[in-house]
Amino acid sequence: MSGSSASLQPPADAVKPVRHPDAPAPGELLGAHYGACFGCGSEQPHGLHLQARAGEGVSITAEFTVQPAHQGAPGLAHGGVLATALDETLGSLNWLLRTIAVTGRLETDFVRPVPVGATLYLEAEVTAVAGRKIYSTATGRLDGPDGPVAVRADALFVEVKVDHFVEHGREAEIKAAMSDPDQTRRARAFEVNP
Ligand SMILES: CCCCCCCCCCCCCC(=O)SCCNC(=O)CCNC(=O)[C@H](O)C(C)(C)COP(=O)(O)OP(=O)(O)OC[C@H]1O[C@@H](n2cnc3c(N)ncnc32)[C@H](O)[C@@H]1OP(=O)(O)O
Repeated sequence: MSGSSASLQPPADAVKPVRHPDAPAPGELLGAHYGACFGCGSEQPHGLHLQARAGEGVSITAEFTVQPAHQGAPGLAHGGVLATALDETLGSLNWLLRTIAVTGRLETDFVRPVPVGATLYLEAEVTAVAGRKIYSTATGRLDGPDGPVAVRADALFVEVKVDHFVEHGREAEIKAAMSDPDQTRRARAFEVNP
């Protein structure tokens, strides 16, 4: 594992994460939490279209195939795009806790170059919870779920209220998302309990 900074070490009073009783069953696809999300939404032509699946406990697996629009160097994925894939996968974990949370800190190791056309096999889990702070870790592998690690990350998500989005998001998008007729998607975007 990478040597993450002190602020990503859970404090002594941290507890193990508890999977919400209504969390999707292991193996179930989560679907996009927001159609326009750059990480998982289907309405972003150049987005990652990342597909996350619930795992056992508080864990997630996800896949993302690098497209030509995701290049940094010729034929290789941009590091920021790979960080997005990790961030999105880690963010999906919060749905298993039924907690609304945003990324406070994301520390990423880029271990191997990731070519265009490659599929990144991601897995992530919550390792600890301390009050509003959710500690989690993720890896992205090449050539299959057991292939070599290409990227990894440790993160701290901070629980927020719905007001976080209402106060800071642009009004037009907030209004549209709030009135999304897809109840589950709306709940994933804005509510703890659908
Ligand atoms: C249901 C699911 C819903 C999903 C909704 C859709 C979104 C998800 C989609 C997924 C998309 C992908 C995900 C995305 O892209 S999420 C988008 C990217 N992230 C953001 O935009 C977040 C921007 N930041 C903030 O809004 C605030 O800074 C937050 C809310 C994070 C904290 O400000 P707030 O005023 O509220 O709290 P606080 O400052 O008292 O801090 C509280 C505690 O946390 C600790 N701390 C804070 N920051 C850091 C740090 N950097 N390193 C280490 N520690 C940090 C802090 O020391 C304190 O600890 P303690 O003193 O208590 O011990």
